[in-house]
Amino acid sequence: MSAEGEIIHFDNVGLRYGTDREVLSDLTFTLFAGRFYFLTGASGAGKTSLLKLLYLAQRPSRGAIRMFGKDAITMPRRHLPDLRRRVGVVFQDFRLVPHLSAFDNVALPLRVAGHAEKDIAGPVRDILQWVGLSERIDAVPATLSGGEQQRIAIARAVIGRPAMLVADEPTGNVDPDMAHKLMRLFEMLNRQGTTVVVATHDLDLLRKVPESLIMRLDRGRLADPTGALRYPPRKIS
Ligand SMILES: Nc1ncnc2c1ncn2[C@@H]1O[C@H](COP(=O)(O)OP(=O)(O)OP(=O)(O)O)[C@@H](O)[C@H]1O
Repeated sequence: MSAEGEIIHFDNVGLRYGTDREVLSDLTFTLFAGRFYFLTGASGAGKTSLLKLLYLAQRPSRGAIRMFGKDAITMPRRHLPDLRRRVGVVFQDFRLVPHLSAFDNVALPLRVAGHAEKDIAGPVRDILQWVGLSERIDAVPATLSGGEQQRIAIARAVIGRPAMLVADEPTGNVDPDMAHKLMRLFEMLNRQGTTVVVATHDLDLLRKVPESLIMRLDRGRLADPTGALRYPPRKIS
């Protein structure tokens, strides 16, 4: 049984790649619906690895993961796409399709999910307007700036109205002004009810979302066993 408002629960999860040492160990925490989480930690602490577990691109080596009330480890593989569709992902390197326009990149998840073309154009135009890119609707990624590509990636991640948005260093390639704007976009989404998880090693970013909860990884372990800490008042070292 999942607790009320719970989206994901990790119970004593560990991850190793191949036969190497564990890169994530003893992770026990719960993420709740509608919250805004930052995942911090030094380079190599395991942030990307933990995000991969959250969007089910990676299976843990041990432990249990409950997602949207379902056991994500033991469930038949054919059911995984249903769970994955409920999570939008913004990758560190965007992963836009190079030969597709901004419009077609954002439309992709709807087309893959089998939506009719007549139901696609409206939402795609709306979301491109929301991220401030109406004017670049026909542009291919190579002709867009890093910040513009990042916003296309965000639009694509949220077009299917996921319950949870996961973003890996979303401000890594943009200037402070754009970083601020991207955080405002994430906050707007969060206010509409989407649970947001942003991995970053930029501690200044944390201060931009005062309501956020902080999870800090230290060499693959949560730095505080309670998992999510409120910030402020707790200072992150
Ligand atoms: N596919 C892989 N195979 C083997 N080891 C990996 C793989 N991916 C990550 N690792 C290792 O796992 C550890 C955690 O890496 P991860 O990318 O999760 O950290 P991170 O906190 O996201 O780092 P960064 O901030 O530099 O992106 C590192 O020691 C890394 O070398």
